Amino acid sequence: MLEIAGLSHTYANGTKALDDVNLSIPRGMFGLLGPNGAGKSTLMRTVASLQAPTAGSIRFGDIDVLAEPERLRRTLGYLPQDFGVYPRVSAYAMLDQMAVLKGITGKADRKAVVETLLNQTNLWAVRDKAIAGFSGGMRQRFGIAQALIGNPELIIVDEPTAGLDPEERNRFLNLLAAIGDNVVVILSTHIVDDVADLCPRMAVLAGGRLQLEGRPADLIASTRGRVWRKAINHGELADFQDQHEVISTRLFAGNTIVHVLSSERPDGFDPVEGGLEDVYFSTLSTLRRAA
Ligand SMILES: Nc1ncnc2c1ncn2[C@@H]1O[C@H](COP(=O)(O)OP(=O)(O)OP(=O)(O)O)[C@@H](O)[C@H]1O
Repeated sequence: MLEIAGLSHTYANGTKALDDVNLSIPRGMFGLLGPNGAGKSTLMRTVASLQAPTAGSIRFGDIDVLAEPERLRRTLGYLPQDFGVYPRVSAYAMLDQMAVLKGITGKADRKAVVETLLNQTNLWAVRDKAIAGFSGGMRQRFGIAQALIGNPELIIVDEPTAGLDPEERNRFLNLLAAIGDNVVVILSTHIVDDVADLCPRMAVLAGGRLQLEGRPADLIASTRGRVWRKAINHGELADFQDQHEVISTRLFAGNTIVHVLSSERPDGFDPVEGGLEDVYFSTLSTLRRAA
């Protein structure tokens, strides 16, 4: 169990990226959803002990993460949003090197770990190729391979599917799903479908604050009977936004489909079986109106 209590962080330039975040994350896949600038990466880096918060505490099992970062790092697998530099060395050599850094010093042990991970992430065929030449999807799978070295009990993946094509995204999500229920996996993302597809528990972070937390199915149930849709001309949108609580708009076959939140059926609207997108966008829209 990961326990985050009263976590706040203000950067040197005065940006308050986290504002009193309290969160308990059990074993299994946990989705942390939020728009750009919500504070997700700040939270992930702080939990990964890569930066210190202004206030608050983090515990993972019996580890006090802020006081004992080395203990945490021994059991952490982290896939950052961006590695920055991709080396010209082969995937095999790089994983081997990283396994040494994780303390797997026996040659035979390391060979077994590296080969298993390359197979598991479907990179065996390209193991001798330089990572610098990998596609986005291959890089992310390599990212998971390195995060899994040493059987971590806490795995953090920060916006892993951004920029992947649908086939690679699917492959990647299947890889995450196979990690298992015995470890805590935090998937930070702004892609609602990633959470809907994978996570039995989730939270929404926006403006540095936790806005919502629970099981996707329960959160979806809470909007039941309150989401309505209508196809309109794009020119009518401003009027609709004045008259209704519009939670999302999307284009379909050239029409604009609006979803609105209302306890009663508005004139000319059809009911929608709400989904996680409606939950997420209604949370963000409520916040925007309050701002
Ligand atoms: N090193 C920094 N110095 C100052 N402000 C920062 C720094 N890093 C992040 N921020 C600011 O803190 C806020 C939260 O950023 P963060 O990267 O944690 O959000 P995010 O949810 O991960 O967003 P994104 O999806 O865009 O990565 C933003 O306003 C961002 O501009």
